[in-house]
Amino acid sequence: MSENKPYILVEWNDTETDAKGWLCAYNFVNNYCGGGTRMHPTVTAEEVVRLATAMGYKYNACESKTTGGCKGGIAYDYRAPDAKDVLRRYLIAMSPYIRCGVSIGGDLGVDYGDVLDILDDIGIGLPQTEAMRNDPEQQKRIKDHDDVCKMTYDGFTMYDMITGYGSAAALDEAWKFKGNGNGARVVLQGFGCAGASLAYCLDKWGYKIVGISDANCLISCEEGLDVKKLVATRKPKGEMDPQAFDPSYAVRSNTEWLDVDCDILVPAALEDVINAGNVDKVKASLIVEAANIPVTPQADAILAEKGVDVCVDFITNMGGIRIYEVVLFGLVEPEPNAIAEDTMNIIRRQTRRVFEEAARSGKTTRQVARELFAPAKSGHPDMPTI
Ligand SMILES: NC(=O)c1ccc[n+]([C@@H]2O[C@H](COP(=O)([O-])OP(=O)(O)OC[C@H]3O[C@@H](n4cnc5c(N)ncnc54)[C@H](O)[C@@H]3O)[C@@H](O)[C@H]2O)c1
Repeated sequence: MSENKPYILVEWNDTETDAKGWLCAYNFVNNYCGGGTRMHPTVTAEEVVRLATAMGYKYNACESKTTGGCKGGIAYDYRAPDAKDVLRRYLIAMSPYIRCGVSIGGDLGVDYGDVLDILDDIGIGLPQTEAMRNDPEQQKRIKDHDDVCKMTYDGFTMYDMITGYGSAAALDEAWKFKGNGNGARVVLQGFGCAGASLAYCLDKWGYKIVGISDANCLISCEEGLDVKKLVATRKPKGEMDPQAFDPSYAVRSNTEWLDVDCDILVPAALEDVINAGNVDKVKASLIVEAANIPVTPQADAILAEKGVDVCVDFITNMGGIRIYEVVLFGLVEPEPNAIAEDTMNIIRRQTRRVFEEAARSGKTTRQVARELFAPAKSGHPDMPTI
C-alpha cells in the first residue's frame, strides 16, 4: 500500500437525492480506525482519500498505539433542509464498515452529535470493535470521554475548544521558533468548531485577528476584530452574526480572504483553498493548517520556494483525537485543565521537532513531518468486501 493507496474506499449513491458519498479507511491499527465525516457540495472521492491518509498520519503523530486513519465524505450542501436525512441514509449504507471498527464522527458540515444520534437510532451506538465492546474498563473510559467533551474550558465545550486551542499552540510554537515576537496579525478562513476557539485563544494570547471569513462573507479591520463579541454571537454551523459587526469593519466576499495583509494565515474551513491559482497572493510568512488539506501539492511547492513555512494539518489539528486517546487509555485525568495542557504540550512538542529538523536538514516542514510520522500500513481481517 503506497501513501496514496488506502486499504479500502467505498462509494455510495443516495436513492432520494443526487448526493454521493465515500468512506475511506487508510489503515487499521488493532482492527480500528477513526476520522470525521464531512458534508459539502465539493467533496470528491480523491479528497476523502487524502483526508483519510492525513488521519493515518495524525494518529501516528499523536502517538496513538490503537487507531488507524479513515474519513467519510458526502457531496451535498450541509445547509440543505434534508441534510440530516442524507447523512442518515449514508450512515445506514456504511453501517457494515462502521460495525467492524471504522469509527466515523463529525467534521465540516456534520455535527458529531447528529452522527451519534443516528448511530444510536440504527442500533450501532458508538463505533467500536468487538474487543472494545467487551472490555468494561474501556466502556467506562468511553463514558469519561463523552463526559469530558461536554465539560467547559474558557466558555467552550471541550469538544469545541480542543482543536482550536491545539492549533493555536502549534501557531504560537512555530511563530516563536521563527524568532518572532508578540502581536502578529492573523487572518482566518472559517469560524466553526475549529476556527472560533482558535481565534479566541489567539486573541487571549495577544495576537491580532485582522480578518475572518465564513460561508457568507469576509470581515477585516487593521486595528483587530472584536473576537470575544464575534464568538459570543456566532450562529450554528459557524456563521458570524452581521449584527455583531462594528461599522469600522470592511465586509466583502469571502473569496477575498487572501487580500487582507497579515503575518500568519490560518485556513480553518475547506480543502485546497491555497492553490496554484491564488498562492501568489500569500504575503504571510507562516501558514497554519487548522483545516485538513487546505494547501494543494502545487501550491506547497511554490510556498517552499517563497520561504513560507507551514504548520502541517495532521500535527496542528490533532487535538480532537488526542483527547480521545488519552482518556480511553487512562493517560491523563479526564478533567479539562489536564486534557488541555496535555494536548497543547504534545502539539507544541511535535511542531518544534518538525521545525527544528526542517531547519537542520533544509527540507520543508511537510517533508519532515511526513517522514517522521508515516503510519504503519495494516488492514482488517473481517472487513466486508465489495
Ligand atoms: N472540528 C474539529 O474538531 C476538527 C478537527 C480536526 C480538523 N478539523 C478541520 O477543520 C476544518 C473545519 O472544520 P470544523 O469542524 O470547524 O467545521 P464547521 O462546520 O464547524 O465550520 C466550518 C466553517 O467554515 C466556514 N466556511 C464554509 N465555507 C466557507 C467558505 N467558502 N469560505 C470561508 N469559510 C467557509 C463555515 O461558515 C464555518 O465557519 C475542516 O477541514 C476539518 O476537517 C476540524
